[in-house]
Amino acid sequence: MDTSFIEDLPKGPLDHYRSQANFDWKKLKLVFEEPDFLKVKLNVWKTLEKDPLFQRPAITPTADEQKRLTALQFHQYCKYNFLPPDAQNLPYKRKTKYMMTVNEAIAVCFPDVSVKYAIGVSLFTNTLQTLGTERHQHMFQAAWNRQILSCLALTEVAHGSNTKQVRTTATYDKNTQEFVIHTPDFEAAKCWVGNLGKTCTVALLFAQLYTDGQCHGLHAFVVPIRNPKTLLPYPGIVVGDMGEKVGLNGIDNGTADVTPEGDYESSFSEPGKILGAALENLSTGRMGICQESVNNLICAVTISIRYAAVRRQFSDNGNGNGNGNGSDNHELPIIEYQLHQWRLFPYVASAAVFKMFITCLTDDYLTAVEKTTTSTSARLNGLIGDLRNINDPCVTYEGDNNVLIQQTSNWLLRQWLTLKQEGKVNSPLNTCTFLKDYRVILNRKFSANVAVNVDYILSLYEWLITYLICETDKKQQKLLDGGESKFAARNNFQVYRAGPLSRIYGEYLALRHYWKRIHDTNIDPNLMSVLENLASMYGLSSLDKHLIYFYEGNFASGPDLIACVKEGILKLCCALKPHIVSIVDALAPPDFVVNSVLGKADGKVNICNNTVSGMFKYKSAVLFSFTNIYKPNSFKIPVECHGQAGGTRLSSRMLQILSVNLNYNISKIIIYV
Ligand SMILES: Cc1cc2nc3c(=O)[nH]c(=O)nc-3n(C[C@H](O)[C@H](O)[C@H](O)COP(=O)(O)OP(=O)(O)OC[C@H]3O[C@@H](n4cnc5c(N)ncnc54)[C@H](O)[C@@H]3O)c2cc1C
Repeated sequence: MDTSFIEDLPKGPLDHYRSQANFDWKKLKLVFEEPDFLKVKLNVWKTLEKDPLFQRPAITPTADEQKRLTALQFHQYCKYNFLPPDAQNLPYKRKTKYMMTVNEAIAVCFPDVSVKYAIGVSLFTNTLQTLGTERHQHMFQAAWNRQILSCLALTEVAHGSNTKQVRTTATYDKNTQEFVIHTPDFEAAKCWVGNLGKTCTVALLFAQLYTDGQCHGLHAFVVPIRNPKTLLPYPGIVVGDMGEKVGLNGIDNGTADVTPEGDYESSFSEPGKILGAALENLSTGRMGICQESVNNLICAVTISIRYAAVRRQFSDNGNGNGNGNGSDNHELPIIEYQLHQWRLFPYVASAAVFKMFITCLTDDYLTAVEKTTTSTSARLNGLIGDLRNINDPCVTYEGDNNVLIQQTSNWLLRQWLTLKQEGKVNSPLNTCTFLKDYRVILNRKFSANVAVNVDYILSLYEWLITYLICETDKKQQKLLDGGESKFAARNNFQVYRAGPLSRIYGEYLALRHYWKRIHDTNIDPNLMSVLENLASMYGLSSLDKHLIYFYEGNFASGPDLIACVKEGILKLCCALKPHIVSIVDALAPPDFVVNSVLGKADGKVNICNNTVSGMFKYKSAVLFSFTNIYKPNSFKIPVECHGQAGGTRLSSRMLQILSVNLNYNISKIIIYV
């Protein structure tokens, strides 16, 4: 295995833990990442790191400035054309994987640019490819050449999840051979539409198609929005930005209205094409959203684990209260505390399992599409809070997660019905073929003597899924027998039945794919033990949240199952501790991407040593509150301090804030605690 293209990590305080790992982190990295695709990502990151346009500002710019920067970065990013030269000639699946890889690389460090590109170029051109005709070819090229920028205008003020009820209309006028787009009232105004607020020139707009007074349902239309030269909206279109959001402020999410007087000519449409085909294009985007979520999780665990390995608190002085002398550096890194391991390690395991799962799922998805498609061609300061804000839209756009997962339980219930009526399961990817053995599975009981390995954990999941399908079905019957409509019944079995069923099925799939991939791939035997421990940690810590169902369904009674799961997790904390820093090294992107003072690969949290007087031992971010009371030549900063006498800790972020806000070169700081 050639790992030579992966750079060594810088030396530093993390070496203490790195030396404890019994495997080569670079080899583990190549279990998580295919070398060809990793090389593409590394090239993207190296290039952006050198480009002044992609340097993170020290303080958060205004929302408008973020939009301006994102627009500039978007154009620059397109110019780079990061795809390998021969990518366009590759078969559909390989080519799409390259495109998704480039998007993944930009999304993890500049999510706004990725979103702008995804909806402004990718989604638009994909839809033209599947639904368009020859007449659309010039638009296809124009989008690739950045002469036009698109948006996907589906959501309206009154309808998001319930897309079939959107009320914008497109009425065909035979005389002029035009489609007249019309927003009947404010509730039908398009909203949340990325790129619509300020920048897009065309919209891929969804509207109810009317011909001869008859409605044909929702169809996609290419609608000119703005003059590409002036960026002024065309007459009849009222459009504006929705204002500042929690995250993704580089994207101009807009609302738009079209008045009856402002009827305008839409360039193209294909009456008769169905909504499903248009929305199918969202699926690749949803794969991208899953990738983004995993990468956000990876950045979060990178920061937390690296910091936990260098941050020291308390030491054993023999009297049990942990108040040893901090100055002798015998305080323990917080990663040594079981509680902290238990809080963090399951997330590292999730990151590893989901990283691999998404790769498998993307492969399966692209294989399926390839069969049916003929192709025509610190973050600011890198803090966990920023990651959370960036991740937030991932559970909403392209479908709210609570609504989307109902499709999963609906599908599983349909399998159950077919099984009971026809004795078969229609599961193309074999994800629930096990249901055929439902009688045997439901008769299983927990035995305390069993070895709790990954195969056993998967069998626990199979029992749990079978039990919950069965119970959801029973609950549905009960509600229907009680006189509820099918719609009402479905709404009333979500909380403790269908909802958990979908999530648990998702966890099972993630673990199963991960486990299968490890066994199907030729993996270095030295890596097997750590990969297995990650799988067990993910499985047990997830099952820990569902234990109640095993008791409710009489799979277990007494304390043995609980003990087995909980003690298993604690043993895994202990087993993973020596390796966890190297596991994170294998998952983590470079520092430029993680962009965090706490999560740097060299483990040197203290980056401001030279600028501050010697009284500071090292720094930590986010622990202090302070006010800017200062006199010339010295600052007096009341600090809420969690350190001990004789030394205090100050974050580099605070220093940044101080120097920027007060426009002052910091050479000496007196801290009052
Ligand atoms: C950052 C961002 C960018 C976006 N970009 C675009 C874009 O470019 N183009 C576009 O067309 N749209 C876009 N959207 C809109 C997005 O697709 C919708 O927000 C999403 O589909 C949810 O619709 P909604 O906001 O109307 O929520 P609603 O459907 O009103 O849901 C509100 C809440 O009710 C719950 N809920 C709804 N129905 C049910 C049910 N049956 N059972 C239980 N709970 C339910 C949901 O879980 C949710 O918590 C974007 C949204 C965001 C946040």
